[in-house]
Amino acid sequence: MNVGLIGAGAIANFLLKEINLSQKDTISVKSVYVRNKEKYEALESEFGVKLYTDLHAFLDSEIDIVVEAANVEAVKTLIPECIKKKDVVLISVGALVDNALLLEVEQLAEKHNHFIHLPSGAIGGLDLLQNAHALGTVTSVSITTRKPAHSLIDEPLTEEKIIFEGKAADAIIQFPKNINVSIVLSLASLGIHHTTVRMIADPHIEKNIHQVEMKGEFGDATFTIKNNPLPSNPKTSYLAAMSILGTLKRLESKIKIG
Ligand SMILES: NC(=O)C1=CN([C@@H]2O[C@H](COP(=O)(O)OP(=O)(O)OC[C@H]3O[C@@H](n4cnc5c(N)ncnc54)[C@H](OP(=O)(O)O)[C@@H]3O)[C@@H](O)[C@H]2O)C=CC1
Ligand SMILES: O=C([O-])CC(=O)C(=O)O
Repeated sequence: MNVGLIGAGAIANFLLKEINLSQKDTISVKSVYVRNKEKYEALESEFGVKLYTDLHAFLDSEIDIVVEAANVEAVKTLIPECIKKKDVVLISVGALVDNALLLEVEQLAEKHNHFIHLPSGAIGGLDLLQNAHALGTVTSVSITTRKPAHSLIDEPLTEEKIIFEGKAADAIIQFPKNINVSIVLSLASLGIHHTTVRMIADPHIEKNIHQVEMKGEFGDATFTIKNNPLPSNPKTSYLAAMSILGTLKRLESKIKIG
């Protein structure tokens, strides 16, 4: 499977290193779409990829699937065009809080017979949640996210501070780089207006901690993860980057789990 990456930051570099330098399997990153070719030109020799600034040339290059590892704005502006030509994997899932965009990409995927894959990112439990919601009987979903204070706000803190309490629909607008996980949770079950989010800036921690609580006819479940951050971008959890690799590997596997 030949991959085309959008973005060349922390997650993209993890994927380039793990796929092109370490993996011994059939996945390979061939093309990278960037805004500024000069800034990223070293990637071509380091990882054997070709950089593109023209989206159509990127989509027509030797790739089978597009992986977005950029930001919510890039999803809005680039993915409708990508889905006409390729399957896509999105990590800036927060962009899909915009219902018009969600409908547009869903309809384009249908029309052009492509798939949109949303990795579970920095959380887990989405298999359980989707099964529990198969009859539409999940009644509440909430996520409490606790991150190092400097990842969330500029103000210096000596004690933890609740910086957001409300619904996923509003959380992602205020924190587009920090709470994409709430949107994948919403899409898996109750939607953006019924998924509750609490965000805490904590000056005493180094990990990105997410606690998800789900209730319904199935019973109730709690999922907690204490994520190690990606050193090159501590706002982003290591697992979020790994979850893209996991998604690509599962696409290739003949045995589908979950
Ligand atoms: N679902 C989840 O659980 C998680 C999702 N995320 C999402 O992943 C995104 C990427 O994370 P990370 O790699 O750590 O972020 P970085 O800030 O390290 O990298 C972002 C990269 O995207 C590039 N970029 C931005 N806009 C565009 C564009 N329009 N076209 C091409 N490239 C673009 C930037 O390039 P430039 O130098 O030009 O700015 C940069 O190379 C985050 O913004 C967040 O939305 C993150 C963590 C968890
Ligand atoms: O990486 C994380 O822990 C979560 C995150 O930033 C996001 O969901 O946007």
